[in-house]
Amino acid sequence: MFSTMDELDILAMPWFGMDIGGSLCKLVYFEPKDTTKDEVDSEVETLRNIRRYLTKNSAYGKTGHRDTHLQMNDVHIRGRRGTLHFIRFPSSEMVNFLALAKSKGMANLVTTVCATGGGAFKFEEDFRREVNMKLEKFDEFDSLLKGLQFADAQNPSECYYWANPTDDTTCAKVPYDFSNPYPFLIVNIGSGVSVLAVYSATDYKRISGTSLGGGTFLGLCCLLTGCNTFEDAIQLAAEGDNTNVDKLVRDIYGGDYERFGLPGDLVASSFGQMNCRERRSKVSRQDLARATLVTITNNIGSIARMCATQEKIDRVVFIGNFLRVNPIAMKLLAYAMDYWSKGTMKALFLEHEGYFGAIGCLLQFHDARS
Ligand SMILES: Nc1ncnc2c1ncn2[C@@H]1O[C@H](COP(=O)(O)OP(=O)(O)O)[C@@H](O)[C@H]1O
Ligand SMILES: CC(C)(COP(=O)(O)O)[C@@H](O)C(=O)NCCC(=O)O
Repeated sequence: MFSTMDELDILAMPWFGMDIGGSLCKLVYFEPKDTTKDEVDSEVETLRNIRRYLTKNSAYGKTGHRDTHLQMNDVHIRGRRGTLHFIRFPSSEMVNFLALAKSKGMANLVTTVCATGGGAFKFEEDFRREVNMKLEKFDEFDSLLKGLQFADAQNPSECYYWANPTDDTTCAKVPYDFSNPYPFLIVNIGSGVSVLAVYSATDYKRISGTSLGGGTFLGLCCLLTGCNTFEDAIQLAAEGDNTNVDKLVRDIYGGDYERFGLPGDLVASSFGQMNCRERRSKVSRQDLARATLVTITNNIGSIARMCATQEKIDRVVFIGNFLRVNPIAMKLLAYAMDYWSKGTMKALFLEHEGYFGAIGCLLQFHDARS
C-alpha cells in the first residue's frame, strides 16, 4: 500500500505521530517550511486549513494544549525541513478529538494515522467508525527510543541534570552531553512506570515497572485534597511539607540511625503519622499533596536504583509527563540517585519529557511509507 510515494503525495497529507497513553494523548505535527510554489499551489484547501488551525492556536477546545516552548524549528525529516509542534489532550477526550478532526475535514484527507501507546489498540475501532481512519500501530517502546534519539540529536540542550538539587539558591539545570549514551536506563513515568535498559540504538529490554506512577500521584492527590488537575496538585505540593505527614527516621530514633547510615531527616514511613487522629487534624491539603508526591517519587527512585545496580548501568534517564512542571520530583530523583549510589549514578532528564513516543511514531510512519 505504501510502496510508491512521491514527495507531493507525502505533502498532500499532514504528518502526524500520535501517542495515546493511559492519561494523555500526545500529538506531534510536522509543519513543512520548505514548500515550493508548485507545492503551495497544489496544496488542498483542507490541508491548509488544518495547518493554520494547529499552528495559529495554542489551545484547542477546553482541554487541548500546544506546548509552544517545546516547538522544534528547522528540523529535517525525510529530506524536508520544517517545524515540529507538540500538542496534548487527555486521552479521555478522544471522542471530542475525533469529532473535531471530522469537523476539520480530516476524514476526507487522511486515511491512515500512525499511532502508538495503549490507546492505539483501545481506540482503533473508534477511529475507523467515526472518521474512517485506519491506525498504523507502532510499539510504544520502539517509538519512544527512536523519538528520544532523534530529539537528542536535534537539540544540544535536550539532555540535562540538576546540579545541587537540595540547595534552592545554587540549584540549576546543567546541559549534559548525551552523544555517547549507551548503556543507559530509561524510567518512563507515565500513568504507570516502565523501566528499560538500553544497550544500543536498537537493542533494549523492558526490565521492570510499577503501577505506582504518575496516575497514582494524581489519583491519590485528587482523593486526599479535592484538587482536580495535575497543575493544581503540583501547586499544592509546592506549598506543602511532607514531614507533617510522613514518619521520619528521627521520629523513630530521635536522630540518625548511624549504624546503617540512615539520616534522621530520611522518610522512614510514608504517611506514617496519619494513623494519629491529632496529627490528621493538623495536616493541610498542601502537606498531603507534598507527601503524595514524595512517596511516589521516592518509590520510583528506589526501583530505578535497584534496576541500575542489577544491570550495572550508571546513567538513568527519567522521562514521562509526570515530570511536566514538576521540578520537585526531578530534584528529589536527582538527589536520591546521587546520595544512595554514593555518587556513582546520575539522574538525567530530557526537555521533551513526554513526547518521545509520538516523535518516534512520526519518524516510523515515514519509514513505513517508503
Ligand atoms: N495536564 C495533565 N493532565 C493529566 N496528567 C498530567 C498532566 N500533566 C502531567 N500529567 C502527569 O503525567 C502523567 C501521564 O504521563 P504520560 O507520560 O503522558 O503517560 P501516559 O502515556 O500514560 O498518558 C499523569 O499520570 C500525570 O501524573
Ligand atoms: C502498561 C504501561 C506500559 C502503559 O504505559 P503508560 O500509558 O502508563 O505510559 C505502563 O503503565 C506500565 O508499565 N505499568 C506498570 C506495570 C507493572 O510493571 O507493574
